Amino acid sequence: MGRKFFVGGNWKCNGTTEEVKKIVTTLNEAKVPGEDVVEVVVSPPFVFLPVVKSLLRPDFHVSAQNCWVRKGGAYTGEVSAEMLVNSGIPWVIIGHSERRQLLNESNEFVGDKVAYALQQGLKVIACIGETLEQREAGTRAVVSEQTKAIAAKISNWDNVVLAYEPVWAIGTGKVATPAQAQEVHADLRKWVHDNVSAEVAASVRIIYGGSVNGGNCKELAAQPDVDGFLVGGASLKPEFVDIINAATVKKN
Ligand SMILES: O=C(CO)COP(=O)(O)O
Repeated sequence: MGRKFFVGGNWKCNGTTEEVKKIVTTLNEAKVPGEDVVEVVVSPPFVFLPVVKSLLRPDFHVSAQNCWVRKGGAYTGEVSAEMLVNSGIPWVIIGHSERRQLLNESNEFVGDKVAYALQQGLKVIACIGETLEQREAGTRAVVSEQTKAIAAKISNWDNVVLAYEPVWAIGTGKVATPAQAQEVHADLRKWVHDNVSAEVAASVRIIYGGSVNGGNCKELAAQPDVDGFLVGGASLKPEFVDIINAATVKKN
């Protein structure tokens, strides 16, 4: 069975109420393939989730950008997985490199978060990726360590999308070449095959993130192990629609 193309828009810490409404209007008017061809998920900051969810077309879905590692309580500033479920938010991004780097989220902490969010019934976009220095030392070791820390904590991968986001390509305009992306994605799939199962390796979607835009999306999408994208900057612009439409490359 084929892996359905997945396009996520990570809006990061951007936007005003007026701006997010404008983005939603653009998305709602866009002509894109149906849900049988592409799964589209947008991830606004927490405060805008309700307004985006209420206005967004029904074939697109919303995601939070983070959630707390366990049950809520005395954790000032955090939002729990239970709260997201209670608010009808189906997805959450966990382990984004900006949180790993700026907030020191460790591999183990990310693994715990993924496990807890899944247990609560959320679907998870789990992010992994190496910095430039780590790339020089060996991408494979870094991303397999990150994936291992997640795999150690979960037994069911049905609701997980793995996002490979090389840190050196995020927000830099320096996109991985299609060959570079394909190489890491194929490596990751092999890691999953060898350490989880052949079934999960065949079905788990591995998406690419890092300076994806309307111009480079088709070539990246054509790579056999690239199952979609997690888009930052370009997801705030109308060209996000072109990136969603790159899903059609897979059908040809
Ligand atoms: O971090 C990203 C998505 O999560 C990628 O960001 P950019 O597309 O802005 O490089």
